[in-house]
Amino acid sequence: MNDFLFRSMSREQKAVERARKAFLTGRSQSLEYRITQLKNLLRFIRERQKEIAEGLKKDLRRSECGTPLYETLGLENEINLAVRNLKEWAAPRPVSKSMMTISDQVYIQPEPLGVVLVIGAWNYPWAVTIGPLIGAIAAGNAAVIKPSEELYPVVTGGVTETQELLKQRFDHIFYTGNGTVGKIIMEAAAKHLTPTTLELGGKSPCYIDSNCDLAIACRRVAWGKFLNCGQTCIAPDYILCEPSMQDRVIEELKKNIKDFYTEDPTKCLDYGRIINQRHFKRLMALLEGSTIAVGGENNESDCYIGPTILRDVKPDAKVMQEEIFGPLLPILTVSGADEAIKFINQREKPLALYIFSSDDKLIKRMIAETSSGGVVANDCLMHFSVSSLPFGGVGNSGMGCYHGKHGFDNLSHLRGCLIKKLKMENVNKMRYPPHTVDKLGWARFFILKHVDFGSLGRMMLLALMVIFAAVIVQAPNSMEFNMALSNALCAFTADMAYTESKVNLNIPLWNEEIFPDMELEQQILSLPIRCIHSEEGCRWTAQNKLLQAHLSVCEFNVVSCPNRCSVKLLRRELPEHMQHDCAKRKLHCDHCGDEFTGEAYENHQGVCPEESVYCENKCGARMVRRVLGQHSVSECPKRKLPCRYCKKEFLYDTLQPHQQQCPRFPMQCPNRCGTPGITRETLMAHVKEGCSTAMVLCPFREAGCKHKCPKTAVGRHLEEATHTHLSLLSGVVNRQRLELRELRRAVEELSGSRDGTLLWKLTDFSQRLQEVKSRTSGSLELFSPAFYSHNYGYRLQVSAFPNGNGSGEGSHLSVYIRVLPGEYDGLLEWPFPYRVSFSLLDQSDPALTKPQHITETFIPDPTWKNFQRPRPGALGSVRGGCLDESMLGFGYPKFISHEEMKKRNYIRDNAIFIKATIDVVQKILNS
Ligand SMILES: NC(=O)c1ccc[n+]([C@@H]2O[C@H](COP(=O)([O-])OP(=O)(O)OC[C@H]3O[C@@H](n4cnc5c(N)ncnc54)[C@H](O)[C@@H]3O)[C@@H](O)[C@H]2O)c1
Ligand SMILES: CC(C)=CCC/C(C)=C/CC/C(C)=C/C=O
Repeated sequence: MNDFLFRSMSREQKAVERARKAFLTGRSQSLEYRITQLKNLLRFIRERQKEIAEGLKKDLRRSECGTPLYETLGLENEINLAVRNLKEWAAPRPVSKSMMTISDQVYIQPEPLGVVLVIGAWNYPWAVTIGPLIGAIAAGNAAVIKPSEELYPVVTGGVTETQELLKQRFDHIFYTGNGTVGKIIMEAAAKHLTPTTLELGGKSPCYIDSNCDLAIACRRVAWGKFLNCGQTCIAPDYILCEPSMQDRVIEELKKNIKDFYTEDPTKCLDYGRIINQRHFKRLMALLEGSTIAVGGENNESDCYIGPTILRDVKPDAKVMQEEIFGPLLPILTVSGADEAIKFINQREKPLALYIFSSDDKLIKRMIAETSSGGVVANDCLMHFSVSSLPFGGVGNSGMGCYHGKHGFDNLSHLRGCLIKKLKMENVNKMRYPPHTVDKLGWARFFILKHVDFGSLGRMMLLALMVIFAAVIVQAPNSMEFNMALSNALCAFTADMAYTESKVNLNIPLWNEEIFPDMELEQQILSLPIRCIHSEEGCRWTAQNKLLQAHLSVCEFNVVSCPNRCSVKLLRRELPEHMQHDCAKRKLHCDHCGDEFTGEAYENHQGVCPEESVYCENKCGARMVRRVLGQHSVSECPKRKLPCRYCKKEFLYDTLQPHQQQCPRFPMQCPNRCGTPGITRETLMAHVKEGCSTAMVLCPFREAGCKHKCPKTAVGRHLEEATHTHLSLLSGVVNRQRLELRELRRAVEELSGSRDGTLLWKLTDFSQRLQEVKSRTSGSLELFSPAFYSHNYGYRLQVSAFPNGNGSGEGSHLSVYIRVLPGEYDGLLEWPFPYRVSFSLLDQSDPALTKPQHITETFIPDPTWKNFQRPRPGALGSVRGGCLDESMLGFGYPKFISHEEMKKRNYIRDNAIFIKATIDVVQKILNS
């Protein structure tokens, strides 16, 4: 590939191209290489255990033990299994031969496919991504991995990137996720005829039979359903049971939910959360139309849905239309196992089927009469953890499988191999024209008779010899033919050498009887033959009867490892195997010198206390693993330590520089005031405000005290200067009173009218009247706001006595006007010269009746003291209550009687309106 072409490729194309290039170098084919890669993967998983668990805690609120228990321990087991058995899995697999192929090599050779694409899902992201990867590596493939974007959005990208990836050519696609995307994957795979494994989901039924221990059954169902908050591909989706059992099933499930997740699962570390709000909403919508028997609590902002059981659910309910994939458990009632089987078979084939029953016959019947990816009786989920079982779906729940050798086989091409010699034409003649009945007879024998090497006994050998003797008689007596037949016979004899099973006497022959012929037997046993392993390179030739003895030493014969490690191999490979590979071999660790079996040694590797290793903190130090722990905690310059002041973690060699700036570092006040607990970050504030030696101003500084002293001396100053402070404060009070008066005046000025008219509303009239009437003495004078006769004119004020005064006291409303000191008095003519009118307004509705206001007008008496120019400051004395004659108003003590006021609407809504008008045109000439 030229460099330019590579650079112009998309990220996805590059990844696939790199993997393919690596695959084509052939290095992934060597078993040693595969084992090293698997061991590296194992080390990675072990080393990153903590981060893996932390990630899932964030995403699914998985408890810390949940991830190792349900994901990574299984992966470790899968890797160990592959490492232990790889040689056997990858070896040629001899298959049964027919008489036609008796002297050929017939076997299956697993071979790598090429580049495998693994697409994972988010619910068990490690199990469903690394699990298939283990199979891919073991089978000698290169692989491109695409984990779910729910977990690693930045690193891997989402749908667009996956689809770009899918455009590339792969040799196998291993997809885990929902069926809708599964179809997209298959469509993309079809373009390149890429074989595809689809690990999908579905609604996995759970039948609880009336004949079973309900307490145990419900405990296992509750575990399998609510684990990972129900987001498990093989979680029981719904329960089928008889109507009479439903209440007990609910009670038992409820009990177990409480035992597992406490009364309040929101606080329980072992209870997870829904992956996101989209799925939260989807699940809440599924509840529609169903009856909640237990749970149902939820909180959208926390993606929380409590363990929930639904009762009497109907087959057409919303919750029964799709895979639930959440903590909702519907119960549907059926009349018994027959109806349950019918119910299951009417629906798509599920990924798992769970049957709880004590009746083995019923279990076997249900298995026989239904179909599902996997089936478990009397438990949930546990088939996933059995590496010898294939894990995968069927029909709508997927295709293909993995785990253990099944993953290896799924990601290998199982190549059929037949290796013949360009010899034995006399035997082969039967298939060449011209065809005859005789030849057909022989063909029938050779083709239809399969040789079961494992169960052939001496009797069979003898019988076959008889047949072959007949062939020899009929066939041309050539040396080649004799040799071929002899060798064919040797195959049987050799096989007998390691046959352990019982002799199978069911030998199919023509109708003729078999008579032992000792002489013929001797002849056959004396035939010269080659070793049955001549093809593989054994040069031995001798009489047939010596074959057994030879095979017991033949370098090419297949033997079982004497250590009983279960591996079978050529005798000549035995020393190498026993020295380097055998799981049960004895060997010594180079570092500690201890003796191990091969299997135990693999586990010992990487943990041997005497092995010399580099410090994991990358400080560069090297030491025996035994002292590594001590070094990491107390010597390593790159170890992490918390700062004793701010508690944040630092590398040991950056801790000191940090402490020179740490905001929580303890400091002393530069004034040496001795205050404890001052830190670098609080020092400035302390010196400015908190320090007892700092100079401060007297708290009465606002009142005018100028005293300044150390903070500690303030108390004494306050005691000594009480008089000074009091007189300063009384000055403040006086100043403020004057200011207040000024302000009030200014407000009145601004709010009063300046056109010679005052319209004054007196509210709460009846209360005010009542109040004065109930008094034994005194009267109540109310004052209007000040107003002006005209712009820059006389400043005036009206007052009213609701209960009258003077001659009107107790019977009348009295009204007066008063001239107040004004701003423009110096410019005006004196005495006050204008005609004044008072009106009490009739508040009747003018649309119904003509208002009859009460009006009185007078011309000011020029001799009246208050009509002379007022003295400045006169107002105060009036309001204060000491009558100053110059401030006496002029008006009507009997303006209107209380009786008269009731006759019309003078009082309305408990208020009266008094109007005063100054007739500036009608000026009274001062004579
Ligand atoms: N059989 C199993 O082993 C197994 C395991 C886990 C989950 N599941 C099933 O998976 C489902 C839940 O997972 P999910 O599908 O929500 O997971 P998901 O959303 O993580 O999708 C799965 C994968 O498909 C990819 N993808 C999504 N849309 C795509 C598109 N349009 N084109 C190409 N790729 C696309 C995603 O990037 C992801 O890697 C359930 O049905 C569950 O039963 C099955
Ligand atoms: C190891 C134990 C006790 C059980 C494993 C069962 C389990 C959690 C299976 C889930 C497997 C899985 C990847 C499901 C996919 O959704």
